[in-house]
Amino acid sequence: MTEKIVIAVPKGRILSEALPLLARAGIVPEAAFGDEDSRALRFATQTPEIELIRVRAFDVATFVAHGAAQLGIVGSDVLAEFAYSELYAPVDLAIGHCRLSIAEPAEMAARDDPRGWSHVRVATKYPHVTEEHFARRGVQAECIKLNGAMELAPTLGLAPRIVDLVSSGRTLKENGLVEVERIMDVSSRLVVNRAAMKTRAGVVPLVEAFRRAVEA
Ligand SMILES: Nc1ncnc2c1ncn2[C@@H]1O[C@H](COP(=O)(O)OP(=O)(O)OP(=O)(O)O)[C@@H](O)[C@H]1O
Ligand SMILES: O=P(O)(O)OC[C@H]1O[C@H](OP(=O)(O)OP(=O)(O)O)[C@H](O)[C@@H]1O
Repeated sequence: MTEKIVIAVPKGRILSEALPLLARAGIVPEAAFGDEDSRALRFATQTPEIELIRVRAFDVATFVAHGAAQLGIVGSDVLAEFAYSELYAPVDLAIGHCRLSIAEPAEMAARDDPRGWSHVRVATKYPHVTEEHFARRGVQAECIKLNGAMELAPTLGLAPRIVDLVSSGRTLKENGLVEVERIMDVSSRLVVNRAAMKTRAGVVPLVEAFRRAVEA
């Protein structure tokens, strides 16, 4: 029996946007896949040689980079943070649109001048992207790594600034923060394990199916 092609899909907010895209690419998973309450992690599809796994957004890149999954759907924020050389990201899936930005309390922003920064302390889930961004303009960034709820850091004195994803801006607003600088625009990408692309029949046609699904 040939080994199945495994596609890693993030649970959470991208899942609902990914389902119609998967369908347009001809990949129809069993019903439990779209059910956030299901505790299953591996799911069959109507195509016998393709199965899906549902993992955390940051772990999609890890599964695909190590060849445990051959393809995956992952935010460009995650790709920028990890920069895995084993990952090829051939298709912008045009879902999961947001931006990675620097934010700080509104009252601080009113008297702050980013041009005057020489050293900043920042709470973020993205320490590498943050350090690189600041280093490019000669600012040293001291990052406090958090995995969520970055918006709490300024009011609780953990760090005066945060680097986090922003979409509607509602989370920042409800926590008294304002966006002071955009670091990068984010969307989800199809990622492929480079070795699998060369050695596993069926991977390249899937990439083409996703490309057509985005254009449809
Ligand atoms: N507000 C948003 N709008 C649009 N896309 C977003 C938004 N927030 C996150 N994303 C995208 O979705 C991906 C997953 O984000 P999500 O918030 O679901 O992860 P998470 O809840 O932090 O994950 P986990 O619980 O696994 O740590 C991000 O990497 C990003 O590409
Ligand atoms: O600008 P907004 O539309 O408010 O979106 C921004 C929020 O979305 C993401 O978190 P998410 O809601 O995915 O929850 P998380 O804390 O689990 O990452 C991000 O980390 C922000 O907190």
